[in-house]
Amino acid sequence: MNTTNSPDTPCYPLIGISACSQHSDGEHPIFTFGEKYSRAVSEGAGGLPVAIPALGAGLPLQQLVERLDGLLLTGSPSNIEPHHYRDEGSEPGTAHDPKRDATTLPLIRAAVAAGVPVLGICRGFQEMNVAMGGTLYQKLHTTGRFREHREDKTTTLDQRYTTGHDIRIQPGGRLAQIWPQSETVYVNSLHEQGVRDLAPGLRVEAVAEDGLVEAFSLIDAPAFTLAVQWHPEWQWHPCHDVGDFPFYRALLGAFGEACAQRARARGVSRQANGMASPQ
Ligand SMILES: N[C@@H](CCC(=O)NCCCC(=O)O)C(=O)O
Repeated sequence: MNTTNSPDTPCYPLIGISACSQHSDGEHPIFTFGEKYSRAVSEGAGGLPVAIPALGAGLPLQQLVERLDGLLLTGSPSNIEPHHYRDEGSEPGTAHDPKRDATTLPLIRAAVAAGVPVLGICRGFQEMNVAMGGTLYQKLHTTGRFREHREDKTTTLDQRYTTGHDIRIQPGGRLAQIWPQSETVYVNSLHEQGVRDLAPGLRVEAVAEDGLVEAFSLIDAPAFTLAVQWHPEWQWHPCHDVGDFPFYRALLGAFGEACAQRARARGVSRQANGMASPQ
């Protein structure tokens, strides 16, 4: 990213990154996301990353989405509370993050309606389905219908984020446009939950060999709206020599281009109103 300011400095799209709610030192409530997500936004999508704290109803959503050029929904070990998709309670001890749910679910609906490009990753993928009215399997491995989609926690981080399974990209969709090179692609897999019923208005973009939905888009969304169950942001993990994943780069690149388009459009309309272009 060019960090100098001159009249020729490009206008980087402002991309919000959803944060989780946690406690630092067990006492202070904090909002967090991994550095790899920030780098995926700045280096992969060419955007200016900004944190979206999990403030729930305390966030003026309409004002927020009007300022954003993109929204990246991160992964998280925590699971969406099942009442959001009309299911019974989860097993005792399941990690949840009600503050994040209260933020991301309405934020997704507001962003889609405002034409903000959205990319959902893993928990973010599941949030997009739930926000639009879909449901989840709480534990894929207990259904007897699917292969193992969880990571092997006894292996190294590199192994966990490079081991997975093939997906099949559906012809004619958004993902096939982004990645026309091959219909089958190998992706990582680190989740226990998955799509049960796809929300109305969503289109399957990729499936695993066992039939599980691995990617979807919104059919009538005014802007780029894609969600993936795997972790393309691994490409930008700062602490590891992760190698090169052209498929992951292509995904973030396409998202970044959609965000840049929105930034340009917002700049044009500001000039038309006699306002300065966004910096
Ligand atoms: N908890 C959900 C979603 C899994 C997920 O998003 N994992 C991410 C792990 C941390 C990271 O890489 O950001 C499930 O288990 O299905």
